Amino acid sequence: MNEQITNADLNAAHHLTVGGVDTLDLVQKYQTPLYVYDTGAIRQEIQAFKQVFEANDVNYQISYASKAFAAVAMYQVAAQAGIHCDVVSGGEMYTAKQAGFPMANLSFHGNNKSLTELTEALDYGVGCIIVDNFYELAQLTQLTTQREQLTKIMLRVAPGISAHTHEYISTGQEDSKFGFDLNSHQADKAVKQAQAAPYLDLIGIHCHIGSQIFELNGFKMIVDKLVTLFARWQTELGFYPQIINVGGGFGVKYTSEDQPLLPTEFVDAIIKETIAQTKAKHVPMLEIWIEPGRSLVATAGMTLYTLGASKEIPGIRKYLAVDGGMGDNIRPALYEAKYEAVLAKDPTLPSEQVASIAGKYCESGDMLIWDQKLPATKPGDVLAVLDTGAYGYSMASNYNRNPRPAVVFCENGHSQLVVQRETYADLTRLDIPLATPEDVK
Ligand SMILES: Cc1ncc(COP(=O)(O)O)c(C=O)c1O
Ligand SMILES: N[C@@H](CCCC[NH3+])C(=O)O
Repeated sequence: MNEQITNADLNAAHHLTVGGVDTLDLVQKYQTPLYVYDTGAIRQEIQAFKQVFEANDVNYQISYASKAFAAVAMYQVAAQAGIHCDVVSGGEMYTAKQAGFPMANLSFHGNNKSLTELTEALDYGVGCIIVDNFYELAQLTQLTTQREQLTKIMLRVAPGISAHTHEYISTGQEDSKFGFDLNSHQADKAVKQAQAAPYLDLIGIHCHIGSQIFELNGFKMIVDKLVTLFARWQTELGFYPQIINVGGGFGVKYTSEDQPLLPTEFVDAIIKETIAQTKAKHVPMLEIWIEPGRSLVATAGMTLYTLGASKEIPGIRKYLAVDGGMGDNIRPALYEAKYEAVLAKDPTLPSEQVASIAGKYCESGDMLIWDQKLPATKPGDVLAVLDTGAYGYSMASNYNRNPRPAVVFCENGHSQLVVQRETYADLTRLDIPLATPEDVK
């Protein structure tokens, strides 16, 4: 049996379950492709992070990076858990607002926030704006001064530290579009400008080195680098940041080969390093913020598909096609991300074939999984691709005019539809036919 699955995930009929709900029942009720989440698992991940902070008795904030999975119901889960969220667009901000999420607990990120988005953030009373560059700093200074609205900000810095991860999801290196460069002292200049702005309250410094990180070292290095910087700023600029925000990026287990650290191990190391470095460098102890995205939702989610066509090329490969693909999970095509799948009707069945799981999109690169061992399969069987809870739905597209799947939350044996399946009508809802139909030849 796949090592991501335990007996607790199976019911008496050996069907795969999620949050105590039979996945085959979910398919009957909501059809495929379908994103399903074990909501209890999300809550547990949040608790696990909280507990390490509590155990270390430090001031902290967990800000869920909602780009990993943003939907009204998810912001509600975050609100119920009492954590903050970060948003990276007017759309995410609006969704959080619609969810009734407390706007004071939102942080707003982005390397090119529009004036409209910044104005929306001020209108909503967003708790903190994480300023990325001089252009934004100037705009926000002007806006907050015009409105006489005191606004909390952090500055995002690029620490010049590369995370060992796929280059597309590495963000902390010097050559990055994100944040004020430290090495060329752009950050010093930004601090001075922020301090001079009458309505900006600079509460902390942010950095994020990348995503799907498996090592502690990068986090220790950013703490070290930032606290060193804070010590210099204290004396040179009289600036005492209250918050060190180390971003997210905590790696998760997608396949049996991945051996991530526990989220708690990351956080424990960050806390210990912050305590040690602040003491050593005579910096007042800082409030520690983290921004986990993937690690809160990835393994809590899976995607259910129905198997259809298959193709066997003798001596080469067997393809099994599902009714979704790169439109609902772009990660394999974009990052060569690896996933594993199980047969929902009985994940304990012995392997009888090696097959590659193809999507239905018009691209050769639309492959979800290469060469996986599977039991015997037939068209109509339900395949569960595991651990798709992060950056699956949130990066979904209507490529080939395929409607996006529904999202269902499952907990304590109950399921609830939280995002409806798109319909064909949704696909043409925004289209405007030619004004002069006779022009259509
Ligand atoms: C600024 C920032 N914070 C947090 C995250 C969340 O990262 P992850 O989903 O890897 O935890 C990201 C995405 O990489 C990010 O850009
Ligand atoms: N979308 C990426 C990570 C997000 C990077 C955001 N800064 C992924 O699926 O792995």
